[in-house]
Amino acid sequence: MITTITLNAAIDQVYEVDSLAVGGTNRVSTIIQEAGGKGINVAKVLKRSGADVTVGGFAGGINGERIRQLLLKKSIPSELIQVEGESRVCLTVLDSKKSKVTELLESGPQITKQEWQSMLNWIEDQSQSVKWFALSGSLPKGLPTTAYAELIDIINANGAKAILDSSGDALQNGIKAKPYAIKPNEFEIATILGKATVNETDLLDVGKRFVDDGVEHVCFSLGEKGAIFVNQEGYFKADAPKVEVINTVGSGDAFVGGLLYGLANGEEPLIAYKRALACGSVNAMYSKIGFIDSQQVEELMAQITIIKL
Ligand SMILES: Nc1ncnc2c1ncn2[C@@H]1O[C@H](COP(=O)(O)OP(=O)(O)OP(=O)(O)O)[C@@H](O)[C@H]1O
Ligand SMILES: O=P(O)(O)OC[C@@]1(O)O[C@H](CO)[C@@H](O)[C@@H]1O
Repeated sequence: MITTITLNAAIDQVYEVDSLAVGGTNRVSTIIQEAGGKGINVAKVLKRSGADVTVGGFAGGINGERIRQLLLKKSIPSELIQVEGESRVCLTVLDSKKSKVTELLESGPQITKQEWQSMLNWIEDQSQSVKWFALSGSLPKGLPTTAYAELIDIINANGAKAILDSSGDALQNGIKAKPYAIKPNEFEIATILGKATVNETDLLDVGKRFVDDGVEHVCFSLGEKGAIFVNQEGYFKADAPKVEVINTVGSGDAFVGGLLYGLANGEEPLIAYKRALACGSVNAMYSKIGFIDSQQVEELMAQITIIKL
């Protein structure tokens, strides 16, 4: 059993337009509406991989109700804590002609101290029986930047394992609590290091530092360039498989879903890493966010070579 946490759940709306005219009138040719936010996307990928997964986090208002309905439609059990505020809508606009993706992300509800306490109590309860957690996405207003660190402390104390995928101070503070794995992208790691960009040496150095500090798997996702992995055995690198890209939004979440599926099912780390890459790349082949086809994942896994650096 795996639980994914989305503190800032969303209705993910994808609009496909022929050619996006900023400042003009745009007719939408295709609409996709799904439950989203990073942890929910991880759950969708896990569900499609055949895992037993539950969704946790916060949801409120009419949008919160819709998120619950959309999860129900996918037969994904949710235990989202009801909050006073309104959950957000995140809009992705796909420009078919230019193959460009534009994202408009609302900031989400304000979480009260009481609501946060309910989450801490719920995690304490869950991590008595669930052994694997994904903690993903931005923090809604009202939560301290130590929010993920607090959750990881509870999960670790109960002998469970957490994979953290966030950004900024929430990620930096979360890492200090020693999650089992992390998945920053280049931009997220550059922000932590206070640099505009990062090169391979930066990634290897900071990855080694995180592993020495107690993170078991440091997974840097590098978009179409693939990924770099650092663990106690050393440094590993793999190119992403070449695919026909439609929408890369959610590829990071699919990567986390693949990684979590592999590790939770006892796969060797290098196999789980291949699964993570393949899930990320399959997600990029579809308009839907957080979508994979298991057979395509297996096919892409067979094409991936991981080299030890
Ligand atoms: N253009 C692409 N072609 C092939 N594979 C891709 C492409 N973009 C992403 N991927 C796959 O998805 C994985 C994760 O992508 P990426 O590093 O962009 O995640 P991310 O920045 O966290 O994404 P998001 O925040 O939108 O979910 C990559 O490691 C790769 O395997
Ligand atoms: O604001 P966050 O939580 O960082 O990101 C939210 C989001 O862009 O991430 C997912 C794609 O990774 C989408 O489902 C969602 O809209």
